[in-house]
Amino acid sequence: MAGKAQRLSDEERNQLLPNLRALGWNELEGRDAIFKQFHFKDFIWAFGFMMRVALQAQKLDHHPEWLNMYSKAHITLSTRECAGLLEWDINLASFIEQLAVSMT
Ligand SMILES: C[C@H](O)[C@H](O)[C@H]1CNC2=NC(N)=NC(=O)C2=N1
Repeated sequence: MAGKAQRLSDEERNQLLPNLRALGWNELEGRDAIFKQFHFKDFIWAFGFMMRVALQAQKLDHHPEWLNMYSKAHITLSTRECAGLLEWDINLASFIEQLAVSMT
């Protein structure tokens, strides 16, 4: 990852999180991370989605925590390095949203 790891400021949170909340991303309790469940037509759609997210994650050098069960993908975003939400998480969430819109 390029740049210095810095957690989002309160101001940035108040600006960015409501948008993500409106899209179905929720903050986890007891952990500074966001979470969303995606549901696809079947396994191959879910895995195709994950494959594309994986390529972008590698490009950004920022990786999701996720779980796949057949047609579902559950995704948690946080930055391990600083145990919290960073701009990188928001960027990855935006990419995931744009992709999911075209695949769900
Ligand atoms: C060495 C490498 O840059 C780090 O391990 C990166 C890779 N991807 C990462 N992804 C996430 N979500 N958090 C990190 O702290 C992180 N660190």
